[in-house]
Amino acid sequence: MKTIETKLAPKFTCRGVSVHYGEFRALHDIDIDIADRSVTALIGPSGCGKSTLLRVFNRMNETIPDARTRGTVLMDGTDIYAPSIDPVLLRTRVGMVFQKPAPFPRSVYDNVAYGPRLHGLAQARGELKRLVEKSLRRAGLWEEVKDRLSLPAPSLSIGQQQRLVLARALAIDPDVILMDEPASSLDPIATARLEALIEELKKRYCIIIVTHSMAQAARISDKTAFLHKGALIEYDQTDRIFTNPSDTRTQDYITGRFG
Ligand SMILES: Nc1ncnc2c1ncn2[C@@H]1O[C@H](COP(=O)(O)OP(=O)(O)OP(=O)(O)O)[C@@H](O)[C@H]1O
Repeated sequence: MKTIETKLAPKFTCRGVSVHYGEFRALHDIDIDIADRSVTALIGPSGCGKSTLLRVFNRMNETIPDARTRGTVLMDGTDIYAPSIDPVLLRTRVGMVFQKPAPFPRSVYDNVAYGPRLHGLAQARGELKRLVEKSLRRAGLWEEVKDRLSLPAPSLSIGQQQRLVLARALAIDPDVILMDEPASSLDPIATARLEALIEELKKRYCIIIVTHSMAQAARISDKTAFLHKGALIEYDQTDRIFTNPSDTRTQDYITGRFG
């Protein structure tokens, strides 16, 4: 009988990934496969290497003086650390949303149009307008700002600014969205909105999110990776990790007993 392959190839395959900052080894020997169209949460105690691992996926660690990344990172089977890969172009495929929303001190429109203009993604003005609208819609912000596109972006609420920077990332048509504690400066309502949005976005994108909130990881992620002192201790379906962690360090961390 013919076998039907139902398993999708991973979006990212990391093998033996280590990151050093000078002499300090922040991540060691990480092997991880990340699925497309899913949410992967990176959790673990402060300083365990979550943000460092997140930055591995778009080579952002290279922007840090003294940082060195070793190992293999394949995205759709291509080695993203190969000399032929331009990290700036890579970052158009792998967008990033940071902890604190930091829109440019320009209009709402110009914030979203920035990436497409820089990378020549929309030639005609009408095309650019449509792309800005599409990105703002996808980020769940269009209805709130459609009559105020010339408003300075910093005058939006923090929750709106976070969705604006998400729209800015979406405007360059990435495959992957990296999020570093995107809800840490949001109130519960803005957090719930962002989580609903992530649930929607994962139908199209590979989303990797660093979070300190166990409840958030449990709510939104399909898989969870638990890091400890730069090592990947456990990586599995989120419901399994939260109901039956196989490592006592994971268990202590998710139950708040971590010392
Ligand atoms: N630019 C840097 N230079 C030197 N060391 C760094 C740098 N960035 C991070 N580190 C160190 O690498 C380790 C991992 O840092 P990282 O920010 O990845 O951890 P994290 O798990 O995201 O922490 P947190 O939850 O507190 O944000 C930490 O010990 C940190 O001090």
